[in-house]
Amino acid sequence: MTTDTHGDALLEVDDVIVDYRRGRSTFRALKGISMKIGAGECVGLVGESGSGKSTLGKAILGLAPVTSGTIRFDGRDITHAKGAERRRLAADLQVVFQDPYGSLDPTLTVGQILAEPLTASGTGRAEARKAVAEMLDHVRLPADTVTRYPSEFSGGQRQRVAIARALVRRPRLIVCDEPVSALDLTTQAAVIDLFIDIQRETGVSYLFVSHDLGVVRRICHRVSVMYQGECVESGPNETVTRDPGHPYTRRLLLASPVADPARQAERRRSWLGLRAVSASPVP
Ligand SMILES: Nc1ncnc2c1ncn2[C@@H]1O[C@H](COP(=O)(O)OP(=O)(O)OP(=O)(O)O)[C@@H](O)[C@H]1O
Repeated sequence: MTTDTHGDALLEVDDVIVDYRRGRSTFRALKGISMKIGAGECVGLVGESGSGKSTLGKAILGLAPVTSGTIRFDGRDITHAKGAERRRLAADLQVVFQDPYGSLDPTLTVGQILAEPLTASGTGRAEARKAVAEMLDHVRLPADTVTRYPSEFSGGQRQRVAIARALVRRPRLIVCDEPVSALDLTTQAAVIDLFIDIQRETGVSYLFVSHDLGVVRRICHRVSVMYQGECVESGPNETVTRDPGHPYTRRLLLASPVADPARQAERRRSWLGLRAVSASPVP
């Protein structure tokens, strides 16, 4: 299934299949996925554990083996980009991972962590220092953060550092792979607001991977739903997260927590009704 964007797509994924080797056999993790992300757009990718969300993110980043299909970035075929071509792409295409504890080198200061992608790509030290200060400001961290180490920060603050690191080369697309899943609910809300503000300020696009429909509802313009390596539904946020057409998406929606107890009770009633009428497996 294909999702449509208005205007030209920044990222275009066309009928992508990914097979992983498992001993002597192969496992098809993506079974022909197509999607588009426009400039300044946030597209959510939801689905239960193992549905293939991270694999699609990895395929875009060149970290998963693409058996067939095409991935285009700004019109260029990047499906099998490697080496120098992949390194050049890093200026435009970045990633924020789920684990704010494991994704930052504990032996470096935050200043060193943020400056490294710049100096490695030839930026002078003074210019890199200026860019680092600007990025810390973008992610609402104080200037003295540069001299401190990741271990001195909370999970939410570390995720802000990871976001600053992804932003420092001014990318056009960030693959956000469950970037708030490891955070408590209040911190999640603050980090999601930060993602929204950054998009408004910079026009960056996001592929926002999450198992939580409630999270993508808050931030995404459009949403694709994955189930067992396939995209079973995609469309505008409002439609997919509030009035889904596919039974699997309805299950995801009913499983995502809501703050209002009356709405939760209403959902529970409708969940029981849905279970009564859909005894067959999904989809
Ligand atoms: N390197 C690998 N080798 C073999 N199988 C893999 C590999 N990586 C992922 N898989 C399998 O591919 C399927 C999709 O995994 P993937 O991590 O993309 O799912 P996901 O939807 O992101 O799940 P989660 O939300 O738990 O991260 C799973 O069945 C997983 O076990």
